[in-house]
Amino acid sequence: MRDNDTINLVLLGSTGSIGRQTLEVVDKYPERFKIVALAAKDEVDELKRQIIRYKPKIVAVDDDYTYRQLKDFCPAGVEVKAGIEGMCELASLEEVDFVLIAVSGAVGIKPTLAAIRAGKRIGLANKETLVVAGDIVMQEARARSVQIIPVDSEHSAIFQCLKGEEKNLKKIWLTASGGPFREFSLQDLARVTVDMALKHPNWKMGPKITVDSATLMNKGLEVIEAHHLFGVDYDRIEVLVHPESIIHSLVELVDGSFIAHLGVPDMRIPIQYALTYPERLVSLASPLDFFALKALHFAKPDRVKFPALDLAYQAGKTGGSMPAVLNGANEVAVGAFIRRQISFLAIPAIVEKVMQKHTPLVKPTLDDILAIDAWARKEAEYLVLKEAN
Ligand SMILES: NC(=O)C1=CN([C@@H]2O[C@H](COP(=O)(O)OP(=O)(O)OC[C@H]3O[C@@H](n4cnc5c(N)ncnc54)[C@H](OP(=O)(O)O)[C@@H]3O)[C@@H](O)[C@H]2O)C=CC1
Ligand SMILES: CC(=O)[C@@H](O)[C@H](O)COP(=O)(O)O
Ligand SMILES: [Mn+2]
Repeated sequence: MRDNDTINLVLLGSTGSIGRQTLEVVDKYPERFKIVALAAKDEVDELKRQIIRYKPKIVAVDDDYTYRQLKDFCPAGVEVKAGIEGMCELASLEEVDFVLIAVSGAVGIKPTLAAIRAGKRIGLANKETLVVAGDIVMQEARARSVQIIPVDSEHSAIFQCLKGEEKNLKKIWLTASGGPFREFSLQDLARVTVDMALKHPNWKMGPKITVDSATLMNKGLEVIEAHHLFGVDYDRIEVLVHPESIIHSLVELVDGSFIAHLGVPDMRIPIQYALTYPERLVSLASPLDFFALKALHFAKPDRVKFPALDLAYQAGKTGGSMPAVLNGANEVAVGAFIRRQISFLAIPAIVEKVMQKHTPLVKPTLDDILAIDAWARKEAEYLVLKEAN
């Protein structure tokens, strides 16, 4: 933080769901935050609006075509960069205090590592980074005493519940809405459409995570994310279906006490908490009205209808390079489902087949992981083609 208490912020994934909500928080507290850099993939129009409004000194986009469009648009004094290397440059700028990683997918790995290596404080929404490269990322963060503050709602909740109780932890209870198909039969699941899967009961999020919530892969990815963030073994992480998404997660302590974090389902709360931690400020979210809440419900996840959850546990417990395979295959399969190339049930089926073909490396390097990620994507693309024909 600077002398005048303004946080110089880099926002990677500024045009997405988390990115836009982060900018709402910035708008509420304009004296606290200065946007130094923004990055997105190719949503040029929204990025242009953001450049006009927040006047970053540097922006990054994914490909050369989008790069050229922005180069023509940006006033002198705004630098434009391209690709993952561009995002890494942004994440390590000297004057930056805080990097919020809100891109979707494993593309977040290198910028997160760049921010760690540059000693920046990090707000991490991007769960795929920890799923794929959690051992390496957490080890580097520990070695450099870099704080990674979780933004994902459940992990923000656990982070808060665990404060001062780390040594008393028995179990993490990760809550799951169960998604839009919680009560569907297997026959119903075989017929779900993309539009149905993109309607989450409680949260408005980007397409990839919304489909992951519907398959329960999101919860599986979050189990692996929790393992890395809090250093807890998989047999001490339990998934609890809670359809209202009011309890964002719980910790069970050795004496039988449970500490839960509750609130309305509004990502602006955990985003703001990460940005201002350890301070708490008034947020944009509406208050939780207990009198209007009729009841809170709980159930066991259905592991037969939603096999993605166990695939993730299996990948996490196997460790090494297996979570990278789970994630790479899932990113491809979800993309293909959204493009209407494969069915909903084909998503976990493809992930499982790619995992079965992989002999995991026990202690992969980053280069190993990136190569295996590429391999898993190729295998999944092949299965998508087979399924589509
Ligand atoms: N949305 C939510 O409520 C929550 C999200 N998360 C996690 O946060 C992350 C972001 O999710 P969400 O905001 O929903 O996703 P969105 O799809 O809404 O947004 C993704 C953002 O990442 C950018 N992006 C994607 N690929 C690249 C790339 N190759 N280079 C640069 N930028 C890229 C997109 O740019 P463009 O717009 O140009 O495509 C966009 O700005 C995910 O990992 C998700 O799991 C976690 C908890 C809750
Ligand atoms: C808001 C958030 O953190 C999402 O990850 C959310 O948890 C998705 O809901 P599910 O519980 O349905 O996966
Ligand atoms: Mn979550």
